[in-house]
Amino acid sequence: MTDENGDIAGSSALEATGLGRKYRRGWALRDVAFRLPAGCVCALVGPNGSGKSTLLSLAADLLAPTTGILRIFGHAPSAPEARARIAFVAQDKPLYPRFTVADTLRLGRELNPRWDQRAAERVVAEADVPLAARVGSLSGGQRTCVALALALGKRAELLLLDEPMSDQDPLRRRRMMGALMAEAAEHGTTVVISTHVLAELDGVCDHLLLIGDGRIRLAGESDAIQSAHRLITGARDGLDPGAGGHTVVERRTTGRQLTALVRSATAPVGDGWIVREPSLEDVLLGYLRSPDAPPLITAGARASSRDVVR
Ligand SMILES: Nc1ncnc2c1ncn2[C@@H]1O[C@H](COP(=O)(O)OP(=O)(O)OP(=O)(O)O)[C@@H](O)[C@H]1O
Repeated sequence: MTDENGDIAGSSALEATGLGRKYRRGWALRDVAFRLPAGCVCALVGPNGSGKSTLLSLAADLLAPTTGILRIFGHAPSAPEARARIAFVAQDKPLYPRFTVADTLRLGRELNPRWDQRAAERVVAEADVPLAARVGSLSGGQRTCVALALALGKRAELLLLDEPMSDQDPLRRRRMMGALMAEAAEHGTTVVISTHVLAELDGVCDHLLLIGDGRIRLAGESDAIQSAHRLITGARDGLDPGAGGHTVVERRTTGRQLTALVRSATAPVGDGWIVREPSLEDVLLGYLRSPDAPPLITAGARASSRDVVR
């Protein structure tokens, strides 16, 4: 079924138009517009204080927008149709400290009609968290695993995860990410995961959302974003990385050598450059180091303009 724009109805898990949120001290998000297709695993990246948690809290209906619209599978975040389909793991992971892990999962089962005990138990087993332990006696990383188990047990269609791996040791981080991605692939779950660990994104996230200072800077398919850039290196003197009319996202010099991240699917015009495709981490670091570089939103990540509200 398609709507008047020819979009497949319900194919966006998340869509924002003109979205803004102002706190007492100022805007945390401004003019945010993007769409995230259902079934994607999306990394939400940005410097501290850039608005990631605010965006996730808006999607989880813990905050109301100051401007604009956010839709979860076509519904307002407060609508029962949206609330039933999302699970949110917040940074502070609120859980009942007196409950055992088993009690916590039992509560999850009672509150969620689609509860998947096997998926929830798999997460706590993966993390070696004993079911009989009280939540209050667990380490921060173990509590995170219980919060993730609750989110996966809910069998939500959209998982919103706010830095879920930040307190996991490197081995457990890999195991938990693996378990999470396996669950998402098996059930077609859409995942939005905020993180500062850029090195772990390659091959894990098929979509990317980079926020800077409350605005979208990159949005779209990771492959498309990566292949739209080139990392070029050459002698510092006499070469201009923007000579071919390309947007230069970032340039750095080391001794006599110049390295630049340019937005181009082809090499810059001119001899003397070594050109290679950057990793996703190279691209993200380039944008993080250059807050004034122009934003890039791929065609697939553009919100439909009919809903724009300012
Ligand atoms: N409850 C609040 N009251 C006032 N200002 C807030 C509140 N929550 C967030 N902010 C401000 O909004 C901005 C965005 O904060 P947010 O927590 O969304 O950023 P973030 O990208 O998640 O940061 P981090 O990576 O540090 O978790 C910051 O300037 C922050 O100080």
